[in-house]
Amino acid sequence: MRRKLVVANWKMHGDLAQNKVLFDAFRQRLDHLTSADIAVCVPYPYLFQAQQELQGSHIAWGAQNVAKHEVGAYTGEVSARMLKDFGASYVIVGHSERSTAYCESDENIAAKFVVARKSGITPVLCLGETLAERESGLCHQVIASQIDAVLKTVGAGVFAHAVVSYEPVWAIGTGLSATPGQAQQVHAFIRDRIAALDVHAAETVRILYGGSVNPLNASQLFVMPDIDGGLIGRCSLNANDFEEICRAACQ
Ligand SMILES: O=C[C@H](O)COP(=O)(O)O
Repeated sequence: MRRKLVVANWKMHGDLAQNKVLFDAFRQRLDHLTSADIAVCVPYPYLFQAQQELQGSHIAWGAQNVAKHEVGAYTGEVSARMLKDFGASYVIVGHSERSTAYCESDENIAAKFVVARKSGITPVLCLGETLAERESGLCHQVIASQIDAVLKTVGAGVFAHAVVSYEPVWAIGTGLSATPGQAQQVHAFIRDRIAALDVHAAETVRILYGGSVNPLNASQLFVMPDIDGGLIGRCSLNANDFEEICRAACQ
């Protein structure tokens, strides 16, 4: 049985003062919710604050991106080793808001996944199709090519105990979530694709759903057999909403 995982993705929001209020609220409201794993992925400059505020709590923290290289003359980049310096446990890789804006290829994303795993940080590999791709019947083809980029690079074994997040681009930030049935269908497709190469990896990888998860739909999503939790954007900036979503993961 896979433990549910709920990851907050604050995206490019917050400042030291606002974060302090949210971290305090999270510790107060979430620290006793121990039947699911909870993490907060913050913008790079706030990793130290996350470490200071969440150290010793049940809540892990992480980043929203990482360099594909381990070290070197890559101006502006942040390495996995640097994330480890601040106690990061998770890092989001391949989020569509980045892969679109910064033309991140499936191969680059696969390299980031590998460098995170190598450094002992759990990567959250984001996969998802656009509305046009879904409406053209290309959803499985797009998801397959995204996941195959990692499978081809390093095989399926790296997915054991890793995290994948299915995030239909058309559901991100729109308030229009995939239905539990739509999400379950793609999650099962992802798990089957990994299982074809490595059954243990397929059984232990946690597949999160992301895209307009909120307190009203979280429970129906999280009860689906192949949905192991959520990657939460907007609702992770509101302590009440995020608490309700984490509670749903503990049911
Ligand atoms: O990383 C989180 C996803 O992009 C979902 O964001 P959202 O919950 O605001 O739709």
